[in-house]
Amino acid sequence: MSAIRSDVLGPMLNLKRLSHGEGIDLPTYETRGAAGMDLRAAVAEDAPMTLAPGKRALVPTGFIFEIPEGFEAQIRPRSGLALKNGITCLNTPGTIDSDYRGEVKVLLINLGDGDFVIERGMRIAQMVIAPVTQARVAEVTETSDTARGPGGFGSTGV
Ligand SMILES: O=c1ccn([C@H]2C[C@H](O)[C@@H](COP(=O)(O)OP(=O)(O)OP(=O)(O)O)O2)c(=O)[nH]1
Ligand SMILES: [Mg+2]
Repeated sequence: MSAIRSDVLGPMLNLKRLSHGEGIDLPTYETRGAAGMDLRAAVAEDAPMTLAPGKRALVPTGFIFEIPEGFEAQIRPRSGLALKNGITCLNTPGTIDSDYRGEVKVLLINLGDGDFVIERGMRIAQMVIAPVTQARVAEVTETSDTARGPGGFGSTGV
């Protein structure tokens, strides 16, 4: 069950459908409070992709996304596929830049122990739209003192 909400005040996301995306459902939030919208595989109907254990593949979504400036899209795994089949996104979270105008693709890897078949329309990952900033970079000779200092990687204990 998917829900396109008319009361959402988030940014507009323009999508351009590519020819191999004809007939693929738009990415939509599956529930009212979903953080991510599910992305579907735009592989050919008659040519499902088989991912053998340990193998990876770039899966087309069939859409170009126009992410508004000041935002990014993060491509994340679906927990159900991870739990049941060992399928995850290799580069998670994948980063979609706001100026990217190519097709959004999902880099899946099979960490499970059986073949995984990706069929047309299958929901393979989810995409979170998030605000992002760009920092101004300055090189300095000293940085400020803090209580943590250089401690990290478990320095505060378990
Ligand atoms: O899961 C992903 C990750 C990236 N991209 C696209 C959109 C993103 O804007 C572009 C570049 O991604 P990234 O910066 O992560 O890759 P890169 O290896 O640094 O490539 P580039 O040199 O093109 O920035 O590739 C996807 O379609 N799916
Ligand atoms: Mg890059």
